[in-house]
Amino acid sequence: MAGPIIIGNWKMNGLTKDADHIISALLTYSNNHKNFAKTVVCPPFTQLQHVKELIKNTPYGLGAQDCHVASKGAHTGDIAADMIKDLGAEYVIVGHSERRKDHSETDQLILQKTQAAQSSGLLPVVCIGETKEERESGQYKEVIATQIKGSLPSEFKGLVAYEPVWAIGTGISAKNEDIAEVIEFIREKLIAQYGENGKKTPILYGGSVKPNNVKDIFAIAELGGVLVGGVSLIPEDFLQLVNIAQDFI
Ligand SMILES: O=C[C@H](O)COP(=O)(O)O
Repeated sequence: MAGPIIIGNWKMNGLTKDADHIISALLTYSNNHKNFAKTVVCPPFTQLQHVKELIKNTPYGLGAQDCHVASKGAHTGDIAADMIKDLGAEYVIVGHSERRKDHSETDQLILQKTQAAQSSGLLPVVCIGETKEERESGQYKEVIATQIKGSLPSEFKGLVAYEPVWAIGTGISAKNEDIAEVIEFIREKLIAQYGENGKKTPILYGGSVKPNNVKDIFAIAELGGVLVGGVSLIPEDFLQLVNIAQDFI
């Protein structure tokens, strides 16, 4: 199995009945299709165990949406990367712009979370991306370069997700040429930082990915997949993304 990876970030959505509804559709799909693109679901912490049971012995991957920097200790309400790994997940999203904004997460903190995830054996999905103001003022490359330098460790084994903040949840994806420009820029930076290894890191796009724009997005050179928010909660649409990805395997 190769081709683009599709990661569904449920964000703070998903009661047990919702998880059952979404996963049941995914199971119908996997029962009827072979060799489809790697597809990962990232439910909220409260549904991780339940979803893990539901997707047992299927091709679907499991991820969490955040982790703490420490492996254990007095951090009330937090979840360690080791705990996520222990539960059977493979991925963890770190540095999502909603956490950068709502929880004032800095590149330094995201670097520590990335390191914690790697130490636990999880694959971090490190999110970067500029705000609307940064895009409009033409500073976006500088912002992205700073985030790459500040959030990624000296040895990196994970994925990078480019998510322009202004395209998230707005229904308006970035233009393909803008995505392509930034993906190429990120690739250059990764190669400068990691040499040959920098060529292997999957670079994802996220921000209003939908069935009607995903084909063009998958066609972008160097694109390793998509990080999907809203559409990951609508199984029929999410599975359309998975289906379209089959043309790119
Ligand atoms: O993590 C996912 C992104 O924030 C994209 O969200 P969206 O697909 O709802 O725009």
